[in-house]
Amino acid sequence: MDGYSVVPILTALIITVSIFWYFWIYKKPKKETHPIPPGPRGLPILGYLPFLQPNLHHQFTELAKKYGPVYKLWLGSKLCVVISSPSLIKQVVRDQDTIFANRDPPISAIVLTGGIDIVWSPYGQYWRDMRKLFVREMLSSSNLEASYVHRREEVEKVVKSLYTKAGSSVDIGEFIFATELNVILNMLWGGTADKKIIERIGSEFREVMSKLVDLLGKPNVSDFLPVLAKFDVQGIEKEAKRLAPSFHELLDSLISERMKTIETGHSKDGGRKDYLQILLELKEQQDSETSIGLPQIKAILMDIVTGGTDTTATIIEWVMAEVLKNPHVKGRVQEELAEVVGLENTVEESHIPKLHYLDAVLKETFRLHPPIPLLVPRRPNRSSIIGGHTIPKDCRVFLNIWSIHRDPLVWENPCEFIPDRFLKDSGNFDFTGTNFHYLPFGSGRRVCPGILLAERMVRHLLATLLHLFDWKLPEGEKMDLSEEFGIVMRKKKPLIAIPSPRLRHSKFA
Ligand code: HEM
Repeated sequence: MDGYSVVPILTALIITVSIFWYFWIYKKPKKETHPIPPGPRGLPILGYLPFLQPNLHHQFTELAKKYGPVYKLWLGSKLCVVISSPSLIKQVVRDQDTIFANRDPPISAIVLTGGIDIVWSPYGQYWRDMRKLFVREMLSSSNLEASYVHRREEVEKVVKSLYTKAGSSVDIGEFIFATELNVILNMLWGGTADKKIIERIGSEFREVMSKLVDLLGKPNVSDFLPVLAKFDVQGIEKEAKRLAPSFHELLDSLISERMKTIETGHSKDGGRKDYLQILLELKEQQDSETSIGLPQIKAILMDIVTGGTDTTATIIEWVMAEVLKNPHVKGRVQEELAEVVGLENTVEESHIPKLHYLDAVLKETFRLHPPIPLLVPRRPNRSSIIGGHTIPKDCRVFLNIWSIHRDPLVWENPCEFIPDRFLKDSGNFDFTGTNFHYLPFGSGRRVCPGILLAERMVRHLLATLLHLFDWKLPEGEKMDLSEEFGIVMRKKKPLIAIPSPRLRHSKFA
């Protein structure tokens, strides 16, 4: 081979190599500049599912120490992202709220509600209409004011019943749950129903609901491995299908009983319409913008009954537990009550704004024991960037407020019960979700719409329990503040306490 024949070959080679080099350097797909978050490895197919521990909020907090404030884990084929810093949560619920306002309902929720209630319906016009209806028609301040008569009646019943139980053990959570359920049922019915029917429906509701709430809180393998969904390995779907008809029957009887009395029934709220009546009338207005059908009425009722009872009863149980554990706190609450309410009087809702220390005790309890520690998970409707990481569309996003509420970078002595921290700076901490260090009711478009009602239900009852009674633990019992994770985070060991009357009032005799 002579020199002339080598040149074209070499030239061709150089050109080819140059083209490859050019494409390699400049045209190769760019490395993802925003990687998906780091996270623990799991097993093939199952991901991290086999390693989940019962107290998910504790485990998620521990993992954040290793992987940072935004990390991922695969649960089966579902990519989950856990976020646990105030600045990143702000990016989710404020800066990119419309992307993250979707939900990811578990199979059990779909079976129970059909996914058409406010909690589980996807972000969009339907959800907006349902939520607006709920907030505007039912939770307006005039409606809340008018329904005080029912809350007060139930609180009086509680007091009378506790006087008869003086000196004996009371399961606080169970007792308060029954009370809050009655409050809700009476608000729905405007107090027109036969008390016996309320009692019957109430006790059946209690039984079905506690099972439902447990079911909703259980991680379900079928949610994470859709290929296994048809086998329903844990039997969760089967159990939800078994319970759903009983729940629907109870809602049906709630509605039909109200319809019977709608013509003749006189509300105790000075002729004001009760909640169920408002909903039933909207059902009749077929052409109106807000007209709804029976399935929507039942979905809203489900949210009110489930959202309004377990959460409020649970936080009261936690407050009572903290107050009993900290006698100096109990002393200060009772001093304040004596000063504001007076030893001859019973608590009224009008006293509440003046009970600043009780407010601080409640807020501190919400900080340490938020009833919904991971909020209700979100599902982004498109990929987005949070904290420099790509959060892929349709993953499940957990916002770990439990860990933020105990973050030493945010709170001094974070694990100690110190209500005074909320006295100094009370204006900075409300429940509306604008302070990203403190989010017991969530934040953004999906923030809890029941805050005002919850506050009224909790504060009045709590103040009454502490004003009229002294409480102590049964002999030999030690206070145990262990938590049990679920859709609502309850006290692991139910609080049993013994009431003794501090003050006697003739009206409760
Ligand atoms: C102590 C009492 C309560 C607590 C701690 C609480 C907490 C929460 C939380 C954390 C969320 C999720 C927020 C988010 O994803 O950002 C939520 C949603 C919701 N809550 Fe509450 N809640 C309470 C009482 C109530 C009451 C009394 C009602 C109604 C009667 C209610 C109805 C709802 C509804 C309908 C939603 C779904 C909102 C939506 O997805 O648009 N809650 N709640």
